[in-house]
Amino acid sequence: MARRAPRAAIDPDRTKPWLRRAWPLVKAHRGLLVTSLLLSFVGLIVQVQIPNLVRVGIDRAVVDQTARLSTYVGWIVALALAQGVINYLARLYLLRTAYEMEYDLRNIVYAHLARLSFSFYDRVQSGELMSRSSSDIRAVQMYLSFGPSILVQCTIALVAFVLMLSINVPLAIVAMITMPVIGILGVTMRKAVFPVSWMIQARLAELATVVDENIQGVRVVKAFAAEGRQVRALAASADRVRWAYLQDARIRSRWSPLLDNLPRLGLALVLLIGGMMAIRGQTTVGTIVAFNSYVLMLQPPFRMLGMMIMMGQRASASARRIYQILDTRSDVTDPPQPRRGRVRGDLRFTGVRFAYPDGTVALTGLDLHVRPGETVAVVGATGSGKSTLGRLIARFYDVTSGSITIDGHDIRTLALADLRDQVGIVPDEPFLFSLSIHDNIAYGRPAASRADVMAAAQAAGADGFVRELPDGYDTVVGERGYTLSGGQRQRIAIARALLVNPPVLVLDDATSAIDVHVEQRIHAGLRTAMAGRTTVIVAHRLSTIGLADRVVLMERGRVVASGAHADLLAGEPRYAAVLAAQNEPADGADALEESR
Ligand SMILES: Nc1ncnc2c1ncn2[C@@H]1O[C@H](COP(=O)(O)OP(=O)(O)OP(=O)(O)O)[C@@H](O)[C@H]1O
Repeated sequence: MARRAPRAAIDPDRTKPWLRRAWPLVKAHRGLLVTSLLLSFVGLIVQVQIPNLVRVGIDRAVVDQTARLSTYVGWIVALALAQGVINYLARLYLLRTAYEMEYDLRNIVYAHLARLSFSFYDRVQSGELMSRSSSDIRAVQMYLSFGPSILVQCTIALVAFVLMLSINVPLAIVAMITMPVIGILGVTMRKAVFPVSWMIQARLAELATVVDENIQGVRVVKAFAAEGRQVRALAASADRVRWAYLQDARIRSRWSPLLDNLPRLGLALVLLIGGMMAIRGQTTVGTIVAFNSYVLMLQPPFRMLGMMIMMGQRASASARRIYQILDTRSDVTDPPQPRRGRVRGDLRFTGVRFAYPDGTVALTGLDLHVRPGETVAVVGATGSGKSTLGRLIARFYDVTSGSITIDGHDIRTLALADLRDQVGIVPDEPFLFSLSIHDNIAYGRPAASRADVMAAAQAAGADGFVRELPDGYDTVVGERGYTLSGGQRQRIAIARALLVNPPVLVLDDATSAIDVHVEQRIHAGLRTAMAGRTTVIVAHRLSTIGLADRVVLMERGRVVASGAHADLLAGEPRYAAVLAAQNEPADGADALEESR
């Protein structure tokens, strides 16, 4: 089925109250909503007539025996049927409105999330985000759709009251007397429950985060045999949820009997007053029976009044959290008049300083020029800013000061989609989707032919192992590609980047998880793939450095030396020291010994 675009957007004016901001969404579906409300109004009018018919039926056909009983029974059955049909339609339309609005809101939120930059995702927890995007959206939807419906049901109480007044004024007042009390009690109960239900939501989100991390991090958990510790953390979080639910149950069970029994008090009052009046001949038996029905019929809307207030509070808080996401502007955006077209790949960093949103300074005045088609290996101690340099080329983040240009144009003046199309990135931990190998490689060019996909895989040294998989290129990799080895995942990621044929290629540690023999094969492929591209390789191994025309050494966020590997090795002691630290396994072992 074709995807329907959201019918409306949330009003961007932050000064407006939440409901006003959500109003375009309600307006977009007003046809369906108003139809459903009208139908439910008509249904309730019909419903209100039934006790009245019972009254007349009893009085005339049973007591006075001046009319035929079957006439009234027939009418009641007919009205009940009509009410059934009307209620069916009203409910169907209301639920449709609800889910259509939920669909819109979901799409608005997801589309916005997809546009947000890396700095946003650095800040938020994915578990919390998942909970926000499900329960908060649901809370807003419920209020927007069911709120008006509850209001309609409450107005019908007024209609019924007028009808009762027309039958018997004192008895009508007696029948209605408990309703405001029920309303007030309902609201008071909800007010007492609200903070607890709020706590429940927060604790459920917290639990979701723990579960999410447990599942995402299951390999680390198992590697450290920390299952017990994780289960205890989960149990502690689950216990907090349970405690909150128990508080909720305690408050509800205190109030519910009161709320349940008030209508019975109403029934007793109607019987008492109505009975006395009937004995004196001031009213009929039918009236007492009818008013009994009214008392029972009118009580639920008054009870729901409290629920509506709570739904409103919850929706308002949920909407505020959703708006917080929607009001977050991506700090990496398209320029007003983006420059388009293919670049040659002349890459230049001039005085680039960069700090992550949390304040960590990663680059401190980096200068670097990579000529079109040149391959530069970036070497440096851990934390020196190598990966950051790669991320800035594709504008995952924008520089704090200084500039990055391609072919002399600041990358912030290029269309973002064009830039990302032309800068291929292979991250150190590539992410694969639960799709076939073909679809994973073709992610950047979904229409690519099998031949193109295979050519890219060959260049990345992936073709061989892919052919050996049970379904070849159609093999679906498990979630995140965990059914493949680390080296295999990296080769798929390299193929994915190459398929787009980007003039600029950034390989971050791309071959670190591949064994030496395989690496040689990949390097042969990579040499061909890199030909004619500007390539920046974050290199950890000597062998990777061998692929480069030139090596630059980074230290504390800037380039401190640049030249051919042999020259640097001979003339730059810091370079030799970094390589020694990275390529001597004994170092790691020593450090391990020392830390014991
Ligand atoms: N998303 C982030 N948010 C905040 N700080 C970050 C983030 N990513 C990296 N950093 C910090 O920025 C600095 C540079 O990190 P970067 O990953 O660029 O170093 P690197 O040279 O690639 O290190 P390695 O060789 O260990 O991968 C480090 O101090 C790091 O802690």
